[in-house]
Amino acid sequence: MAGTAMSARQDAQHGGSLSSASTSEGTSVRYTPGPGGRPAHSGQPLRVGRPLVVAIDGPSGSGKSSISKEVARRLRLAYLDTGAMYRAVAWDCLERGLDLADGALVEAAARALDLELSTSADAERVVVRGHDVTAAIREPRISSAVSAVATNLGVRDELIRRQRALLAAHGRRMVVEGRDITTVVARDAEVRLLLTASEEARMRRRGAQLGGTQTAEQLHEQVVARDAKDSTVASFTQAADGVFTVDSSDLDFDQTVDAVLGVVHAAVGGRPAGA
Ligand SMILES: Nc1ncnc2c1ncn2[C@@H]1O[C@H](COP(=O)(O)OP(=O)(O)OP(=O)(O)O)[C@@H](O)[C@H]1O
Ligand SMILES: Nc1ccn([C@@H]2O[C@H](COP(=O)(O)O)[C@@H](O)[C@H]2O)c(=O)n1
Repeated sequence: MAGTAMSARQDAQHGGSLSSASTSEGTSVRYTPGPGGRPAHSGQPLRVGRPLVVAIDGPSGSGKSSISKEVARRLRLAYLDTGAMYRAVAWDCLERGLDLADGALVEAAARALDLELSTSADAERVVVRGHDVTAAIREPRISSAVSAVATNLGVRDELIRRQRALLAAHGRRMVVEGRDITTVVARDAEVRLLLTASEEARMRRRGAQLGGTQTAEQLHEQVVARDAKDSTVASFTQAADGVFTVDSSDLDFDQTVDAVLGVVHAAVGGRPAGA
């Protein structure tokens, strides 16, 4: 990835700027909005006819799903929410009354899972054994149970296999987000990015997303405690070698999309289709 090319780069047409700082901990990207807050990147297809995998990892509530969807729309790429796959396995196990501590049983459930998942950023749809579970898998009870499933290495093996098959089926033109995409699922992605935000910002955003229905303790459980459990099997708090970091704590939604698009452009050359 062309990380160094990004250093103190000013977008000539629009004015937003990205600068990068490389330390022994990786490359962090700092984004400064253009005059009047105008976005630097409206987004257009890139590398048409060639692979373009944008791999995005990050902790809970950092904005992976919402930002990835918007980036996929702008670049006209497919979109894969790998967390939805782990949530679907958790839903299936709970629905069937399986003991989540029974590793062999949970792995078998994942391998046999009849799962239909939309790969369009505009159509969220998750169907398990014919049941539409799109909304059900987002419920706090699933957020609380999902780490027990995701820390099962047999489950991970099966879901990683399915994720790679989906990438191949889309000609490797996809934004893929989760916890182990930059480090395991798509280590060879054209663009690899860690999206972070402070714990405070992430809990605040998740609280607002759930309509203020959760107590501070519940939010802590669903965001911070879940990250701690998930960290035992995936590395998403520090960027791996060659992975850019975007910290969205002080950026609003549009600025974060713009910053991520800036990283994509810098990494793959930035020539839009037909340019
Ligand atoms: N930069 C931002 N500024 C303000 N709100 C944001 C920003 N990025 C995301 N959000 C909002 O924060 C909430 C959480 O984002 P999102 O669900 O995308 O996080 P996530 O990383 O996918 O979380 P999880 O891994 O727990 O599913 C959403 O309501 C989203 O719209
Ligand atoms: N690549 C991934 C993605 C997700 N997980 C696990 O799924 C849970 C739900 O993910 P969300 O992004 O929808 O919050 C998450 O807490 C992890 O347990 C994973 O392990 N690897």
